[in-house]
Amino acid sequence: MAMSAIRDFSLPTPAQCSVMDDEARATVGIGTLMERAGWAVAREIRKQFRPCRVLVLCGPGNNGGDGYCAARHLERAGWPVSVAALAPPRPQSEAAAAASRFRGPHVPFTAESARRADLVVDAVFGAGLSRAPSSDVMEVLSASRMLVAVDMPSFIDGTTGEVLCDGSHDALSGDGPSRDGPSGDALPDYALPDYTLTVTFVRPKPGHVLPAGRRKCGTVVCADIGMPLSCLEAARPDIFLNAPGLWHVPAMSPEDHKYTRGVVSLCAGAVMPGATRLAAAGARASGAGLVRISAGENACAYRLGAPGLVIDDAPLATLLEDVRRKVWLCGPGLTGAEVEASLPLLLDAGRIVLADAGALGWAAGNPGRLAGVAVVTPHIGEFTRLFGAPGADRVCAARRAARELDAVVVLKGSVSIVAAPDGRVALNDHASPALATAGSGDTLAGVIGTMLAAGMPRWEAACAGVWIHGEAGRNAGDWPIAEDLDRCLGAARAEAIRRDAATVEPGAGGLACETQDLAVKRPA
Ligand SMILES: NC(=O)C1=CN([C@@H]2O[C@H](COP(=O)(O)OP(=O)(O)OC[C@H]3O[C@@H](n4cnc5c(N)ncnc54)[C@H](O)[C@@H]3O)[C@@H](O)[C@H]2O)[C@H](O)CC1
Ligand SMILES: [K+]
Repeated sequence: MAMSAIRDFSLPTPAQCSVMDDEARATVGIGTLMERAGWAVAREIRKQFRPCRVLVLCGPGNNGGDGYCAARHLERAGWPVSVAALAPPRPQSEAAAAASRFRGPHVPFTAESARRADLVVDAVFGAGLSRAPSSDVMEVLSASRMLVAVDMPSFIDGTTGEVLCDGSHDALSGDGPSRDGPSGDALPDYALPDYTLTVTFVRPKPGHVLPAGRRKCGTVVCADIGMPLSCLEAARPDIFLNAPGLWHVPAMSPEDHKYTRGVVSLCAGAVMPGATRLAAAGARASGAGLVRISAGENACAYRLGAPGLVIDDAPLATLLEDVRRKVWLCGPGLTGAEVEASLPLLLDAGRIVLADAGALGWAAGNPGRLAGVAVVTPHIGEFTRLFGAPGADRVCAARRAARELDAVVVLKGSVSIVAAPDGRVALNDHASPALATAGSGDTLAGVIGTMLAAGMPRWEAACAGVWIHGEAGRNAGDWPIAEDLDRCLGAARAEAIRRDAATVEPGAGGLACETQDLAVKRPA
C-alpha cells in the first residue's frame, strides 16, 4: 500500500498499535508520546468545555498513563482535577512515571466519585482492552454525567467496534442494554454510557468507525503526537477509511469518447425490470459512456424506458462477441433461472462481472457458483446466505469471504465494508440513512459498474462507487427514493475528483492528522 494511503487513510487495529508502540519505543520513546497524548487530551477538553470539576479514571496501562498526564496538564491550567485509579501502574513503567508526576488529589474508584464530577475522563483501558470490563468499572462509567474517552471508550473493542460488557455481549451491541439477554439472563444494572468526546492518537481505529463504537464515541478527534510515519508503516495497517485519495476516479478529458468512459452492460429478466433499470440509471448518472441492457425476448418492456439506454435483443452469446463490452452487471432484477442462463456465459467469456441480488440468491449456500466474478455486493442477509453468519467481527468475515471467492466483497450496511482478496479493507462511513430504501442497492451496483468500466481496479472501483453513492445519498434531500439519487450522482463523482485533487502531499513525511479532516462526527 502506498505510504500516502497509510498516512492519510489507515485505521490501525489495537494489535497493529502495539507493533507501532514497539517501534516507537526504540525511537521517540513511549514516555514522550504519552506526555503528548495527555497534553492533547487536556487541550481538547479545554477547547470544548468550560472549567469544571474533572475526575480522571486511570487504568493500570499506558491508557491510564495518558490519563495521569492529562490530569496534570488540566490542573496546571487551573482546573479542579482529581484522579481515581482502578489499579496502580506497573512499577518502573512509563505510566508509573506519569502517575508520580500528578500531585493532585486521589479519590476512590467509585460511582460516588464519578457522580461528584462534572466531567469524567475515561483512561481506564484503551488499545490494551482484552476482555469485558468488570461491572465495577461499568458502574463508575455509567454514573458519569459527561464522559471524555482517552483513545477509546473502555468497553469498546478497537478492532470491531463491538461493545464488550460482562455477560451481555451480543445483546448490548446496539444502542444500550435490553433487559433480557438472548438466553433470558438478567443483565447488569447499569446503562451503557454515551461519550461526548473521544480523543485518539496518530490515526483513528476501526472501532471508532464501526458500529456500535461509532455511536458511543461522540465526536472523535485524532491528535498528532509526533509518531514517526515509519512506526505506522511497520505496523502494516490493512484497514482504511474510505475516501477520495485512497482511490482516483477518472475526471472528464477533452479526448473522451463513450468507449474511453466505458460501457456498462446489464443482463435483464422478464419479471423485475425495475431493479435492472435502476442499476442502469445509476450507471449512466455516474458517468458511464454507454449503458446497454441485454433483454433478449423481453426487449420491448425495456424500450419503453429512458431514451439514452441501448436495449439489445440479440442472444447473449452474440453480444459477447463485442470485446468493448468488458463490464457486466448480473443479478439486479434477475430470477435464479435467468442468472443461471447468463452468468456462466459472462464468466466463460472472461468478462468483468459484478454479481448482486438475484445472482447472490442463486449462489446461496454454494458461493463457488460465483467463482470468477470481480465484485459481489451483498447486504447482511445475502452475505449470511452465501458465506454463513459473519459474527461480531464483520471485517474479518468480509475479508475471509473475499479471499475464499477471490473477489471484492462489498458488505453493505450503515458502515459498508469493502474487502479485497489481498486483505485490504475499506470502511465507508460516508453515507446516509436515506440510502436505506428499496432500489438503492441496484443504483450502487450501477455506480460500481461505471467505475469498473472506467478502468479502475476492482477494489478501488468498489470503494469509489460506495463513496459516490454515499455522497449522493447525503445530498438527495429528505426521504429520497432510489430514483432521486441519480440526479446527485454526477455531482458526487465530481466531488470525489475535487477532494482527491485537494489531497496535499506534506513534504515532511509526518503524520499531521490534526490538519486533515479526520474528525468522525457523531451521526445527527
Ligand atoms: N499508539 C500510540 O499512539 C500510543 C498510545 N498510548 C496509549 O496506550 C494505550 C494502550 O496501552 P496498553 O498499556 O497497551 O493498554 P491499556 O492501557 O489499554 O490496558 C492494558 C492493561 O489493562 C489490562 N486489561 C485489559 N482489559 C482489561 C479488563 N477488561 N479488565 C481488567 N484489566 C484489563 C491489561 O491486562 C493491561 O494490564 C493506548 O490506548 C493509548 O491510550 C501511549 O500513550 C503511547 C502512544
Ligand atoms: K479509555
